[in-house]
Amino acid sequence: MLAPRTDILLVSACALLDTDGRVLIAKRPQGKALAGLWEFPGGKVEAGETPEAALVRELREELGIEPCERCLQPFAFASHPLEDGRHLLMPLYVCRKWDGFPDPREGQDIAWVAANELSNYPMPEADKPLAAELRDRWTGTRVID
Ligand SMILES: Nc1nc2c([nH]c(=O)n2[C@@H]2O[C@H](COP(=O)(O)OP(=O)(O)OP(=O)(O)O)[C@@H](O)[C@H]2O)c(=O)[nH]1
Repeated sequence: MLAPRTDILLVSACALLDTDGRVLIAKRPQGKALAGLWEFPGGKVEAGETPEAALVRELREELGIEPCERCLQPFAFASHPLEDGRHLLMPLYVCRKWDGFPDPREGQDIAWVAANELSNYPMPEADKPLAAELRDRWTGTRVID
């Protein structure tokens, strides 16, 4: 028997890292699913887009910054069931270089958080293993290119 069909929601997300190893997270605004939780900037990959192109577009729209695609370093991914029956597949990239100054364009709060303090910020279930990976990889690390 065939397994029931599952629709995959493909979302690209990014851990922007500053030179002190802090990560930018954004609070989901009221009125949206998972409102009030902190997440990595990003969004849905639209038809015909690569995950990287979608992320460049979302970072521009949400934060007014311009990363270059080759600065997006694949880091980890989340694979998590959503409440509406779909399944979230979310590659997380790390980005340490971009043009511009992150400025919330959609009314969202943002915070720069040390990787080992991410657990103090409530995040969607899918993000928790990613935050733990970031903590393990970046805690106490001063990033020098
Ligand atoms: N951008 C982002 N989305 C996440 C994260 N974790 C997580 O579960 N998601 C889920 O991935 C989906 C991202 O969609 P989105 O942000 O583009 O869309 P949205 O729900 O704001 O709705 P919209 O289509 O009106 O913009 C949402 O279901 C969101 O809850 C994360 O860290 N970053």
